[in-house]
Amino acid sequence: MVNELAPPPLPDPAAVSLFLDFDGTLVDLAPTPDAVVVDAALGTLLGRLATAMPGRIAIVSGRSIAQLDGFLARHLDQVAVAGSHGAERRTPAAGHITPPRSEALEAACAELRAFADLEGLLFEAKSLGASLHFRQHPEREGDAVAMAERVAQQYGLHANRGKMMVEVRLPGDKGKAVRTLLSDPAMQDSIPWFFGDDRTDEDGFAAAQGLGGAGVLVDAPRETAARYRLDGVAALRDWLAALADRAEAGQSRRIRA
Ligand SMILES: O=P(O)(O)OC[C@H]1O[C@H](O[C@H]2O[C@H](CO)[C@@H](O)[C@H](O)[C@H]2O)[C@H](O)[C@@H](O)[C@@H]1O
Repeated sequence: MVNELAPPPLPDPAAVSLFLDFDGTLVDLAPTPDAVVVDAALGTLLGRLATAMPGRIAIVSGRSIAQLDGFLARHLDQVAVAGSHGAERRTPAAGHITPPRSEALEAACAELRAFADLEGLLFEAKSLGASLHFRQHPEREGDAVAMAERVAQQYGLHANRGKMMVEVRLPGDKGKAVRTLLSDPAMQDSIPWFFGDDRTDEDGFAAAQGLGGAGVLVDAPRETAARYRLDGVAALRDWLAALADRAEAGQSRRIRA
């Protein structure tokens, strides 16, 4: 039995920063990582938010920044990005800050790729890690997780599970990503709100709430640290559009005054 959570009220858009997970939060999940669809409406929505809340919109994802660029391209021009669970980040002010790929990471990814080829699993290469996806072979979950945990331990890396996948990567978590991005001049006096669907988003919820903000689960009810809940991607996009309306109205009032 899990507690039902209320939908989030609309905060004052001039006071908050938004930290948005990507897969399962801004876009619906797809059968494979490359099959995700970014529609024009999402680009328009991100553009409206970035203009009306300048410097205070961030995407915080397990994807690499290179992958997010591939999906969102110019829509990220004025958006801060923490990729690879915060191991890399990019802001309009500071540029792209990323550690190099280590020999250990190369070796770990090579082992995971060989395992995926042998077992018929989908291998996803990322800038600072790799994922084994078992959405098409749920019966292989145990083997994939055991392999990822062994490889992570052998090479001093981090393993975590996601939705129908397990990944091995450099350390980092979305809570640290929120705290780091919040030190950016555009965000430093704002209240963080974090939106996500997956278990790695729990660190983001906890960080945002620890800093006086809110966590919003974008998924069916489950055990979570989040204070609020929205049903899924469509409900979040409606909520963000309402916040953009309010932010734009506030900007117009300030211009007229
Ligand atoms: O932190 P996120 O932005 O939510 O990224 C988490 C992982 O998302 C991707 O995998 C998930 O989405 C795929 C496409 O919808 C889906 O096929 C897969 O089953 C999901 O686990 C991505 O491929 C991973 O690299 C991210 O870590």
